[in-house]
Amino acid sequence: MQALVEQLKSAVASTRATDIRAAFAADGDRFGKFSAAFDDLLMDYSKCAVNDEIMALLERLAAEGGVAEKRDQMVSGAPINFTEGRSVLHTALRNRSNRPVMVDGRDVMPDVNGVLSAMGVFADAIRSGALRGATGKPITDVVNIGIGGSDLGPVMATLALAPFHDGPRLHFVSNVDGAHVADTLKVLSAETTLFIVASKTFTTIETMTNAQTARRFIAEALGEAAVRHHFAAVSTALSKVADFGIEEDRVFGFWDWVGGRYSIWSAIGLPLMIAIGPEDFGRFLDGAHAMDRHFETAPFRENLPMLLGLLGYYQRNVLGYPSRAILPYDQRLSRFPAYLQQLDMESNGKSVTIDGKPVEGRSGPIVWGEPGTNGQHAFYQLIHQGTDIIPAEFLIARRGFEPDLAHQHRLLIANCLAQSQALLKGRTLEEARAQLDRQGMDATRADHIAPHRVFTGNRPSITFMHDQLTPFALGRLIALYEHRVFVEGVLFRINSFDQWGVELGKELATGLLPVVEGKAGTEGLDSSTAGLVASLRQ
Ligand SMILES: O=P(O)(O)OC[C@H]1O[C@H](O)[C@H](O)[C@@H](O)[C@@H]1O
Repeated sequence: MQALVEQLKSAVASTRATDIRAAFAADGDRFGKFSAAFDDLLMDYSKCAVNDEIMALLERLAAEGGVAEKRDQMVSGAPINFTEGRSVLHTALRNRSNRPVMVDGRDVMPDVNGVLSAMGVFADAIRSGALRGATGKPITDVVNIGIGGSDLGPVMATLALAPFHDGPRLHFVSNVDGAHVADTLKVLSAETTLFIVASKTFTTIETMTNAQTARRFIAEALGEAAVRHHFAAVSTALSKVADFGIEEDRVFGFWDWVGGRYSIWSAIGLPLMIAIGPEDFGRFLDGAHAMDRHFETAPFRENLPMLLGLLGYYQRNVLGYPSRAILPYDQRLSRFPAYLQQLDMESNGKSVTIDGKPVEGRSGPIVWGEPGTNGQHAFYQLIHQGTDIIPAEFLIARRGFEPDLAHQHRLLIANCLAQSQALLKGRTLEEARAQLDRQGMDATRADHIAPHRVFTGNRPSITFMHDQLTPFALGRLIALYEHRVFVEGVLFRINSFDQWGVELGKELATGLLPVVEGKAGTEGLDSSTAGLVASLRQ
């Protein structure tokens, strides 16, 4: 593979691939060649530094890296998360075809479908008002207590699907900072609030601490006996849930072959289902399943996750770009960049290959972003004129949900297209100078100012366009990015499915708590940490 990476580097130099502007000038049909569509979802990557030679090399890279083989292993239940000895089967959670998926010789689909229908019954009971609080009042507010994968997916998707939200109000508490739970509880009435404690392991300190605070909130307002009416749980650790005192018929399980950051499709999606209803939640799963089938069957140049993964790998490891910006032109996708940050950075932020050797070259990039147009007035400056090249990924819907405000949607679209166009075109010194001349600036000052108004251009971007952000479209979009992360992980030759990098901080926090509480001394600590503790005690 390394030889191919070197070949790609020389192809970039010999074909001057990074002069994207020149490539557009030379080929009137560049968009036709370097775009692909899956139903209404269009992916335009013509504004990336690619050409036929590079695409052919990337296709070879995918083949040599064994991406298709690894994909088939993943979806068929092979334990590809070998550091934890687990299968990786988020695709089974949305396997709407119901074809059997075997783990340890057993089809997991009956369990998957069983939990899904139990979730549906519970969600419907809350939504209809049949399931009530301890004092007989219907539930008006649902609070999800979880963090990381047990929080980001439900938060992101609930915001994204606001036009479909016809269930009770949803709230999300994640941070161990008491401010989070306190501010949330302040506006809630115990009688009409249901808490969902969401934790794959049911040991995460933030979630367990917030759950205890919520438990006290109910017990103090309504008495200890009321607690069971106001709690439900989602976890793989069913015995730990029982210890917390949550009734069995309000516990929704999932399995160790579902990674936290891939768990929105499992019972972790319960808050979303309560918000939008089981039918729309089903459509959300359908969208992801459609993308799974596409990933498994579409040829390379039509395969969106393959293309996105290969382009991501190329931009990181061949062109050496350090980060990527996720820029949804959709206010309801405001948490999508944060969601992708966990998905991508927790999956591919690794330095050791599957053989236990240091990664050659680079692994996953820094992923960040905010919705447009807001970002335009904040950090886009650096994307346009900074010293790093940051590939941008734009996302826009052809239609919004506000027919009365269609003119605002058109303005949103124009801004989205203008940004990718500006990144591509840039502005030369001559153009900048001519513009200042036209404005009547005197020649000496214009010479002085013009360089500051130069944009190099040739900055890469990908634009995704879909019809509308429906549950189906959101499911499809998330699955697209999951598979892109998978493809890149295979090419980086890492295990994308563990997260040992988050452990050390947790262990140290446990050790530091007694020190912070003043029950243990600072002996043996580095002088910085000891100094910070001393400052705390002043
Ligand atoms: O769902 P839980 O077991 O509570 O885990 C919540 C989160 O915490 C961990 O530290 C991991 O880094 C995440 O991948 C996980 O999603």
